[in-house]
Amino acid sequence: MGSEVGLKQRIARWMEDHRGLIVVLIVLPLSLIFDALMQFRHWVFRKFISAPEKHDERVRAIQKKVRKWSEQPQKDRKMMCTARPNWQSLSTTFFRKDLCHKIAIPLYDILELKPSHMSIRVEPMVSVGQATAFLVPRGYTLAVCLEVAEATLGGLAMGVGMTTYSHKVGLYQESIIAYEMVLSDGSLVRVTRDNEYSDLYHTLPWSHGTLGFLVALELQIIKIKPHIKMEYIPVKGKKNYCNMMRELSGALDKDKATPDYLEATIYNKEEAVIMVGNFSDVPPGEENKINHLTRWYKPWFYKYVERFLKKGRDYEYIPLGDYLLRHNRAIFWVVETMIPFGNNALFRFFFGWLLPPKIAFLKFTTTPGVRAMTFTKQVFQDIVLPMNQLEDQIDKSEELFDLYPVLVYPCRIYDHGPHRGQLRPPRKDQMVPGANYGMFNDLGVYGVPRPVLEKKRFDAVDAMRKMERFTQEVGGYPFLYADTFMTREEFEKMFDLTAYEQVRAKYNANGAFPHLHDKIKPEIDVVEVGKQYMDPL
Ligand SMILES: Cc1cc2nc3c(=O)[nH]c(=O)nc-3n(C[C@H](O)[C@H](O)[C@H](O)COP(=O)(O)OP(=O)(O)OC[C@H]3O[C@@H](n4cnc5c(N)ncnc54)[C@H](O)[C@@H]3O)c2cc1C
Ligand SMILES: NC(=O)C1=CN([C@@H]2O[C@H](COP(=O)(O)OP(=O)(O)OC[C@H]3O[C@@H](n4cnc5c(N)ncnc54)[C@H](OP(=O)(O)O)[C@@H]3O)[C@@H](O)[C@H]2O)C=CC1
Ligand SMILES: CC(C)=CCC[C@@H](C)[C@H]1CC[C@@]2(C)C3=C(CC[C@]12C)[C@@]1(C)CC[C@H](O)C(C)(C)[C@@H]1CC3
Repeated sequence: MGSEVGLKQRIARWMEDHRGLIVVLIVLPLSLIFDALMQFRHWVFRKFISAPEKHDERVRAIQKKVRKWSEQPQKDRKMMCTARPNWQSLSTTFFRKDLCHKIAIPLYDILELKPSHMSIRVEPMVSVGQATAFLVPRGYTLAVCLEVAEATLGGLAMGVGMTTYSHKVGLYQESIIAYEMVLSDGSLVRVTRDNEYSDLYHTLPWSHGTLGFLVALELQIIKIKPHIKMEYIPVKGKKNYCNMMRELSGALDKDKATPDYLEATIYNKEEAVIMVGNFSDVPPGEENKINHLTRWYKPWFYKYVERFLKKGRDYEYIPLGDYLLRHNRAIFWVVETMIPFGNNALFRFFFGWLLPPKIAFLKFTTTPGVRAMTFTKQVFQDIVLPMNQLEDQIDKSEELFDLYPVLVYPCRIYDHGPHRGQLRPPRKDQMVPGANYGMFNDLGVYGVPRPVLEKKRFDAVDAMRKMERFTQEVGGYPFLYADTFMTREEFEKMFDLTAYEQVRAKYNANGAFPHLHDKIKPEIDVVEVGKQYMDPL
């Protein structure tokens, strides 16, 4: 018995030490086959099933299913969720869809481009990749177009989205002109900021499908130029790079002209590279400064950017498609934890085209053991925090996780008035002077905390709960696709559920859809699993 446990541990240790090799020899080839099958499936759908003109008919079929559900006796009814399999979604939690009544939302089409309104009407399952491939050749992009091609426009609308353009327009929800929703009684409503459903308009973001089914949405688009002139600014000293981010994002002065795209990657407490991108044409004679940085043999983007810390300030022109997908090949810096030698030049040259593994494939193959291991030994968090406390965020992240790089995207958070949505109006000291928004930022923490790397004891639950406490105290919010560890009381202290509860009662969502907290909390007993994996292997 003892030797069996010893053997198991030795195998586990061996696999951990050689995980790069295992990923390259097994995971990547399988992911490639998986991707080819998905692409074929996609092609079949596009060729034979795609039919924007059938939108109304498809929505009527969904309404019929919901009506049928609502006519069942209450005691026989399970609460509803979409039938999209969990492994296809981007959340790290595995919500128990098997306990729900699943309603298929087979809506994958782009419905209408409206250049005169600078908007696009889409069905909810359209992916960011699909929308970008459609819009960019026509000279547009989504106002908030995040870098993860696999995310769906509907999933982002019911959750939360942000990107490096958000310091200009705010979260993804601010770029939504209208939601078309099927409510729990099967009725179809069009929801806008100012119509009779404005209460729904403000509570649908961050609701995670707990108020109704989304069947279409109209989104704001922006005009583009084919290239981004990207300036890389290395900055030494925490105070200096924090100040520069506040200044560049317009956090100090609402009338200051801001760059089109802005982000910072922090490599250690005292060193960061700030990236300032502007739509641009390439001036004659500067063609040699064009960088197609998503090509398979090119260095991973964050590694490439790190070089500017030594090289000094520089600029180049990046084709827009490459810019939007700059973090794709290394999934920000997540792939490094799977393939530590993945950025080696030889590896890139011969195998770079195998990257990145499909997120859906990684989720598809996540066994309960892997799930428990990743959530206790890795961190995947995006947290919206006030930018006037950027220094404290970095200190807190280092104190709890000691993990770099850390990502910073600035983002406006608008004051829509008290108790309108799940986010509270920013506090007075967080507001940009004279504006109706505060400047916040996404703090992206992805990877393996240093204690785990050094094979020391690490209490993931305790660290995350401390991070949540800090977030609540400064008036921030974690993205709810990631694991959260708050109790219902703590959750309600962080998010303002006043309007959400009213809307749930008014539109009969209680009993029809799970409560937000039940939908996003981890599906496993975090404390128990946490204890089990706290010690190094
Ligand atoms: C009509 C229809 C019905 C469908 N039905 C189903 C179904 O029932 N069930 C199901 O599971 N799936 C279904 N799908 C497939 C589902 O939509 C795909 O899984 C999803 O669309 C994958 O996106 P993609 O292949 O377009 O993305 P990708 O292959 O990632 O992207 C497509 C193209 O866009 C480019 N691109 C991607 N992202 C960006 C970016 N950010 N910037 C610039 N360029 C970018 C890529 O380089 C690529 O050329 C359906 C699809 C359609 C069209
Ligand atoms: N930079 C960014 O902005 C990033 C954001 N994210 C997050 O990823 C998620 C998006 O990923 P994606 O895989 O596309 O979405 P998901 O499938 O994860 O959906 C997100 C939530 O929206 C609900 N939802 C999806 N479609 C509908 C619909 N038609 N009607 C009602 N509810 C719906 C889902 O409910 P159900 O469980 O019932 O399907 C789920 O709770 C968001 O939560 C977003 O915050 C992730 C990465 C980056
Ligand atoms: C605001 C911004 C820039 C957001 C970017 C978020 C990405 C880095 C996140 C979104 C989904 C995400 C958490 C994911 C993962 C990595 C980080 C991702 C890609 C992975 C692939 C890590 C490995 C995990 O076992 C698992 C497969 C569950 C997840 C899936 C989602």
